[in-house]
Amino acid sequence: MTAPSEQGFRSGFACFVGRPNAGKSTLTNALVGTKVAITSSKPQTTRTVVRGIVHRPDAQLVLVDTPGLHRPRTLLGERLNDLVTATWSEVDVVAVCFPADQRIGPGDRHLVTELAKTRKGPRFAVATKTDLVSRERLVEHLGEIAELGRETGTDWAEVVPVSAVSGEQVGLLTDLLVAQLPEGPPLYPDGELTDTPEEAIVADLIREAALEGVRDELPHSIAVVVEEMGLRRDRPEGKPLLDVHANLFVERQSQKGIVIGHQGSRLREVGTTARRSIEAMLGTPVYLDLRVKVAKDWQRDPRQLRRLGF
Ligand SMILES: Nc1nc2c(ncn2[C@@H]2O[C@H](COP(=O)(O)OP(=O)(O)OP(=O)(O)O)[C@@H](O)[C@H]2O)c(=O)[nH]1
Repeated sequence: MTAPSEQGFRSGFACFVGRPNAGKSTLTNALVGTKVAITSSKPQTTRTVVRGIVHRPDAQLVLVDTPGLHRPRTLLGERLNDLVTATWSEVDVVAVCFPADQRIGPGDRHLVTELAKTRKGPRFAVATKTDLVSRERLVEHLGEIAELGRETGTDWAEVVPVSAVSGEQVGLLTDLLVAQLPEGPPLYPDGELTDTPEEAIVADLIREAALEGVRDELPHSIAVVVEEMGLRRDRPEGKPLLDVHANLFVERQSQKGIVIGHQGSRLREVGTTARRSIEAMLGTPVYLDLRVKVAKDWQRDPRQLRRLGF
């Protein structure tokens, strides 16, 4: 028998999907209220499944953030797509994000069609970034979303316009997602924001810093592995220091030069940026030891992929 306080409590999983840059990570952060997923102004940088957890007196909503779906050209691409479709079938609700400042395109159509094949359960349409557009454009956008639903045989359980930046309708979206969850006890301890190991979050923060300002195809060629992380011993009382030793892998020697920069200037900047965001995230001063290594063609090599955590 459940305790009276647990009666009516709901818990479960939701997943945001959508084309690259649709605003999924930002929305996850807005719902959870802290930065857990990695956002970037460049597409397809969300690689790890990062969960944010919304704790409420009546519910616990676990948000799963997946990579974007794309045509696989490498083994890594295939693995990522498998991860996406597996997640779709496991969660309680899938919410497709359509950025209001972009027209619905072939990528969206492909995604919703694939989703219709793998999932029969509730699907939401979320019109994201509503702060960027006029009311007229938003109405048009909602019309396109409805049309896409008809075309693909998708019966949207809800269509919700939101802005993760202004916060408009974020609360409503949470309510509607929670309403789709089954009754059940909390899945995670109270106060836990994410179950992603800290190492993975730290690796993502370093990767995010390394991607800043790199304009070419490099995003797909960088992987970060935290080799060792721990509080330094023998520190004075109240002055903790977290040691982080991480390797940044690129695929080719030429890319190493890009990441390191002239006389190491770029790598120093990456290190400083990454260190600051790790400190902000974990609330502890950090010593970051960052090394750049070449793992030749790691995207195509199953052994390397495993070693890099894929
Ligand atoms: N103005 C505005 N910008 C937004 C909003 N949500 C996201 N953005 C911006 O849109 C860009 C992409 O957002 P992300 O959250 O990284 O998008 P994503 O869908 O997770 O992207 P991938 O990781 O590439 O799949 C970032 O520059 C965000 O700051 C919003 O509600 N309003």
